[in-house]
Amino acid sequence: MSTAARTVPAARDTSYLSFSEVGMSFPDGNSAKHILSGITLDVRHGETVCLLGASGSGKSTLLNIAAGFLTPTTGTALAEGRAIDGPAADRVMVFQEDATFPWYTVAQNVAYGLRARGTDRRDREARVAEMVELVGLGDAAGSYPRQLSGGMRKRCDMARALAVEPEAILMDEPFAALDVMTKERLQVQFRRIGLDRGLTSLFVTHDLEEALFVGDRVAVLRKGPGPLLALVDVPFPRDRDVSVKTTPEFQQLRRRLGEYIANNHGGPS
Ligand SMILES: Nc1ncnc2c1ncn2[C@@H]1O[C@H](COP(=O)(O)OP(=O)(O)OP(=O)(O)O)[C@@H](O)[C@H]1O
Repeated sequence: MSTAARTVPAARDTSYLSFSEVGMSFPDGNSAKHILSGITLDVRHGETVCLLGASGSGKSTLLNIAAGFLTPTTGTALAEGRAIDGPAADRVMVFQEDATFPWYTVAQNVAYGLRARGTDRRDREARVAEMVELVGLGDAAGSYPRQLSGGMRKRCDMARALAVEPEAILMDEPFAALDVMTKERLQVQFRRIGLDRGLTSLFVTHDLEEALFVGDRVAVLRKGPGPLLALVDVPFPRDRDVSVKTTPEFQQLRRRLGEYIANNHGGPS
């Protein structure tokens, strides 16, 4: 590992998010479509939990419950020990689709949330400068989104989300539309920023390698309502290097996750 000399604290033992027996059904004509049922999962302060599962297994639904955009039909969803009853500034979402405003520069986009909450100009400018540097967009602060690559726009989204100093970042397949190399660079950057800032994250992805690289744990959702198929501890160092992806342990775990999803039955969770 090239960065092995760094000391990275373990995720704390306390939970930021707690889902307990969460179920979610949507109205479907005269009946109901049951998507989630009996989901129990804690996301500890400072850790990244990835959500994997077949298409339609309810990954985005669970993320939307964490964000406060949806209320579970059954069970409880808590953030910092309190029932989630709507969106809150300490939980921000990053989507797959571009969320940059085309008429604002990178710096103005990053400043958006700070302006909305009335942060004064000096603090705002300092925070924006720090965030654009953090995501490696220092040279592009004055550029408009149309002048940026897809990967740069995604970094702008991340900087905007992080600028308001949330406790948690909720990622909905954020890198899915990017090419392989860009995606890998952003995974590395996301992981580094998360560790450096002690960020808590729930991260939805379809990509098994991405889940194992960015996650401290991986929760696999069942297709058809029911408890998690599996909850896997990722056994690699917290401060990991992309070279971990080529190790036999990584590939073996990747295969195991793939089998859980393909067969829709998991291991011990
Ligand atoms: N607001 C809603 N009203 C009705 N049905 C919904 C609503 N939101 C989600 N669903 C349904 O719930 C199911 C799960 O959707 P969800 O997007 O959570 O799954 P997912 O695992 O994230 O899927 P994918 O991997 O394809 O993005 C889908 O069948 C979807 O149509």
